[in-house]
Amino acid sequence: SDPSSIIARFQQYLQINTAQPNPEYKQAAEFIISQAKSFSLESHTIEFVNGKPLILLKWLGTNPALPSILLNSHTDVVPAEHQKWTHHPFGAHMDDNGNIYARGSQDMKCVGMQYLEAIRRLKASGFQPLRSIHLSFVPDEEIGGNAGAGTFSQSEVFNILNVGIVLDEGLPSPSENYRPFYAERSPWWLVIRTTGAPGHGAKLYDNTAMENLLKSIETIRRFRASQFDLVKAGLRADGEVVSVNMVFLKAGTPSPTDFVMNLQPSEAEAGFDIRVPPNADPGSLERRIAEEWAPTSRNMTFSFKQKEPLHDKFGKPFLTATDRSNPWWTLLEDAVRKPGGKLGKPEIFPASTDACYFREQGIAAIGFSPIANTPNLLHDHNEFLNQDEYLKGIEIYESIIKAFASFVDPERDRSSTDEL
Ligand SMILES: CSCC[C@H](NC=O)C(=O)O
Ligand SMILES: [Zn+2]
Ligand SMILES: [Zn+2]
Repeated sequence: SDPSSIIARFQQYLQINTAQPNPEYKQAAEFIISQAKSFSLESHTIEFVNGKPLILLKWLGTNPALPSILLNSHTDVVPAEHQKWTHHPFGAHMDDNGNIYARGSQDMKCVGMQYLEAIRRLKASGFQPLRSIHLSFVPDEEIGGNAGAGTFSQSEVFNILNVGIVLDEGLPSPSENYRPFYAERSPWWLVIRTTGAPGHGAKLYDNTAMENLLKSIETIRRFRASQFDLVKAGLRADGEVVSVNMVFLKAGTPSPTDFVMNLQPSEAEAGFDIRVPPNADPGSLERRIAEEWAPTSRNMTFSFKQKEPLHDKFGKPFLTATDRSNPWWTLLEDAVRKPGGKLGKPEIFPASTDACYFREQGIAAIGFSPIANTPNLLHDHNEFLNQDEYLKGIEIYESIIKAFASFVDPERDRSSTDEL
């Protein structure tokens, strides 16, 4: 397949508007299935939730009893403010530099299509995988993944696949080094509320709801600054500190036009997106919230809209090893290097992805998007990917898939391969 038809297929996928909250999942599913058919990959569609298809593709290995490989990607994208883009976010326009502009060009339709293109080429070259290779195209990652990877990872369908290693999305790198991820921070979405004494807007008195809330906001901001300072000083990476960002504020007494100006309200609340690294002590953060951010002494209460655990029930954090103990990691390092790729140090993903669901099942999962020399524009305006970077990524996946699918684990697979 020549580069221009490879790029045309990428553009076709990008042009399907799978933006939340109303993704064109049916069109995306039809497109993926037709791609799979064009090079004879078996496909299944599963709807754990009606109207939200998960597409599962399979390339059978010569020894399907060995743990298999799962290449995961999500089909949905976040919304885009069309007017604020230089090119239409679902036009997939390529400019004179070869940059392709589209929502999903980095997050993560690129990866899904690169998997397919790599497999198309490996098949054409006559390569035979020893291990079976599965591809999952999952819905709803951008809204938490419950209807997609969440349910899938706990299903019998998944269990039967006997997955040994999952690849999922990473982040673009502005340098020449690709960025691999071995864990991610847990989202804690906190709402704090307070009540206070109402009164005349002209009166100075203690214990108003606004004062109570503002004191918390000041405390939270100091904590935010302390964490951010560690990053700014180069002492910690983005994923290694607790981030806190205020995402809404709700207070005031409504009037028909806007707000009553001379009345101090009796209630106020604020919301915070908090991300907690896997090595943090959740108990100490919980105490900080209860004692300093929402103390009962200021009439405050708090609740979580989302609170992902940091560990399993044995206290083990959800991490994928990146040393000799994990042969997939070593294979990835070598396979990226082979076609000339460079791999940076493994990092903790600052936000969250579907990879957490697979790690929760105790399965090794590596977040990796082969996007170097590119600004990180995930969820931003004018998201783009250069065509050469995209094509290079296909070579990288060819090398990784080849290495993973051929891997014989001397510790685990001896007896099972001897039987062949
Ligand atoms: C807690 S579900 C939200 C998942 C979302 N993932 C990508 O941006 C995120 O905010 O990290
Ligand atoms: Zn994503
Ligand atoms: Zn995203």
